[in-house]
Amino acid sequence: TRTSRPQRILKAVQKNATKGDPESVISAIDHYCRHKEWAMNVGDDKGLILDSVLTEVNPSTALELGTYCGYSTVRIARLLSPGSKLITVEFNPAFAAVARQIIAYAGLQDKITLVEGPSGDLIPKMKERFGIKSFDFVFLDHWKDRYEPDTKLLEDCGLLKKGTVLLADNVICPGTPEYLKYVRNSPRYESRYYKSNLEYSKVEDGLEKSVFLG
Ligand SMILES: O=C(NCCCCc1cc2cnccc2s1)c1cc(-c2ccc(F)cc2)cc(O)c1O
Ligand SMILES: [Mg+2]
Repeated sequence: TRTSRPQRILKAVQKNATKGDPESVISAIDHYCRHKEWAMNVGDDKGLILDSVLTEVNPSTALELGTYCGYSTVRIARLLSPGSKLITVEFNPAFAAVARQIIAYAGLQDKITLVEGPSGDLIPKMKERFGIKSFDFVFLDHWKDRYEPDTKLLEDCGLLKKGTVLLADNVICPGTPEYLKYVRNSPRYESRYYKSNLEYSKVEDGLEKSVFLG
């Protein structure tokens, strides 16, 4: 196929959503991915859990690992209070290019900094590059075998503080066994599993919410 799946998702947003209206961007992506072609967005079911955790935390500084088309980026940024910031990290330049356009279409570009590159290289540079003291909220949605090492890296770089909330996607499907073992056995985290289903599917998946205790 000539176009990529992210490019087709962008087309669906441009066709069916209203510029500057994040809710319509979210709905357009969900409709396309449910009825036309599946894509690895957090989706509308797990998205409601993401929304509720975000509303509870109300972060000033948030980090997302794994942007893809920007679906969860828009879901997160639309709920941030004025002056709050979201940094989102994407490895794949083609995905990042589409995400920038979807974020701009939603009108949320002023709240979001999209950074391209591998999380392992970028996390140690967060403080110096973006003047971040620590994150209030982290959404993990990138390579599933990077959740655990990157969480340890965030700790070692002093980017977590007492009360920081980590929310991890896909802890059942595709699964993040090492990460679950780490956060559930470490005395430094208080963890809870939110049962749901894989985006646009009946397969079980869920989100793990882990509060850093300092
Ligand atoms: O792989 C998934 N997400 C990660 C891809 C992003 C790669 C990156 C690495 C990297 C490194 N550093 C910085 C940024 C980044 S972004 C993923 C996969 C499924 C899935 C796929 C097939 C299936 F049958 C069932 C579920 C569902 C999901 O919700 C996912 O999120
Ligand atoms: Mg995911």
